Amino acid sequence: MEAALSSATVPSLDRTDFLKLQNGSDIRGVAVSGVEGEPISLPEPVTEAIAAAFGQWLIHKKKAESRKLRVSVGHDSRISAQTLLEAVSRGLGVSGLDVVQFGLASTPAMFNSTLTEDESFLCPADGAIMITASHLPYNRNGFKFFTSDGGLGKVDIKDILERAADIYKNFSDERLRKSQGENSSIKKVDYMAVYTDGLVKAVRRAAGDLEKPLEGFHIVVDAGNGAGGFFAAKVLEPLGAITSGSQFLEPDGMFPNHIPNPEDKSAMEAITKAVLDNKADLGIIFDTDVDRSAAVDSTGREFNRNRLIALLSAIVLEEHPGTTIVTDSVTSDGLTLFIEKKLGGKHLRFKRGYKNVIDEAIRLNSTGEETHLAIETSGHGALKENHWLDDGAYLMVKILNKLASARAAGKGTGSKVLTDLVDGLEEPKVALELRLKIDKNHPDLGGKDFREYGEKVLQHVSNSIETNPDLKTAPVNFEGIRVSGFGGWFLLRLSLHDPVLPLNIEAQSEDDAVKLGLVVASAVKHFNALDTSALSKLTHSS
Ligand SMILES: O=P(O)(O)OC[C@H]1O[C@H](O)[C@H](O)[C@@H](O)[C@@H]1O
Repeated sequence: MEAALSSATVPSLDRTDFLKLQNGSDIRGVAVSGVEGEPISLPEPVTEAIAAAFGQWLIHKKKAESRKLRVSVGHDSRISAQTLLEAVSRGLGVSGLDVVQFGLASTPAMFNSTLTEDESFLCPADGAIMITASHLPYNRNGFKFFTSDGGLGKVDIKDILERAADIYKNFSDERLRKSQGENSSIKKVDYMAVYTDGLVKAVRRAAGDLEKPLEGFHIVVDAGNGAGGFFAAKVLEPLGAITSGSQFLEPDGMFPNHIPNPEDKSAMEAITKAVLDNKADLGIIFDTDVDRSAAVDSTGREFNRNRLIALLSAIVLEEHPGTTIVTDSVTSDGLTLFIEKKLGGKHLRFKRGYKNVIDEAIRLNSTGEETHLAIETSGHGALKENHWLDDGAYLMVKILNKLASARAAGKGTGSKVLTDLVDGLEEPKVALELRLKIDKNHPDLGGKDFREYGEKVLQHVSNSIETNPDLKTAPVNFEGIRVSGFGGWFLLRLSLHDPVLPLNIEAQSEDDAVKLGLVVASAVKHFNALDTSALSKLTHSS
């Protein structure tokens, strides 16, 4: 197949429009029209330019003028996937790269394709692109990029968007558009077969090379109609597990059942119900592109957020005693106690953002501090043994290994072995997150960036805490302000992407949560650009 650019009209866009598409280390935009107030920001020509820019960036990075590079491209279940896949393929062709299309795939599988050595699957790919907007609504879409060094970071994404804006300018020249991409090939392979085979082998290996180490286990999967449906038939069943009662495995980009997001309450309720209704041993749930996951035990107890981290920490610290577990900033005090006192490890509570957490773990290892797990409460988790790739499916493989080896050791079936591992984890009675919006257009911002305003709020809260004898600022903290008091704590910080100050509160009672809320409410009351209605609702609830 030959790549030729689309004949879609090229709307006039400049560099700022392109830079707006950056969302941390991802690119995100609106790909489907029809939602009021959300015009399309990722039309085909823009997508072509972004893919062409990635191609240029990759050639530069690999210093590969003499060798033809190939890029693997996959997508999740979104309704815009096919259109964007074709546009990405054309764009890569513009930069003279060969394209290997994987079809429906998971984000971690895309990274994996840059590591796999198997020419029959056209691997390793020099670079990979995943078309996804994770758990966002159906009209959005976006891109994640990988090389064998891992996912691209913020600096590289900005570089790509700047290159894309320049390339885009030339797209209005019809001649140029027609003459490009003629020498590139587009091929299709079923890479997910290689990837899932790797997961199956990992569990078999951990169980002493048993062919069906999960025989007798009943495990239900909820893929939320995202890309994770493969896990039931391609991973669990070959390992011998029964998967009846699994739900929402079929890809459907309108996500008709629930948001595929283990952080979402209704999603967790759906998988819990499936476990209980089917009397299953375990439930597993993925986000849309399978880089995040969570589980539910046979009694309906959720392994997500702090509990998922506790479970994985217990597994990893058995294998690597005393090492450091790196997490995001909103993890609980109970988790620190559990990791340090019960498990004998070290807890580094770093910043929010999976890339931040992973990069910190890699940095720690390079300084000689051993760490094997970087994990967020969002369900993003990466292991050193798995190339620091945040892979929701691999996290679940670690849990399955535990089930399989317990059974092989004659310790019976069921998920009790997992539940026992988190025994002793202290959990707060109340845990909440309020997201306080900053009105970017409010006169108090004086036309300046909302981040500057947010920093001012944080500084003010910090000053006001110093004089309060009931409160103590956390001695080590990497973002925002974390304060202990009234038997709990709060963390107020700037969102990674949005004009929002997320406020996390954990306490042993509603009353104590309200007391912590009142501390923040009183400190921010003169900041008129901050929407404190959620806070008022909390503080008036008592
Ligand atoms: O800072 P926030 O707005 O709470 O968002 C933070 C979250 O943003 C994205 O979803 C990232 O994928 C997560 O890794 C991160 O935790």
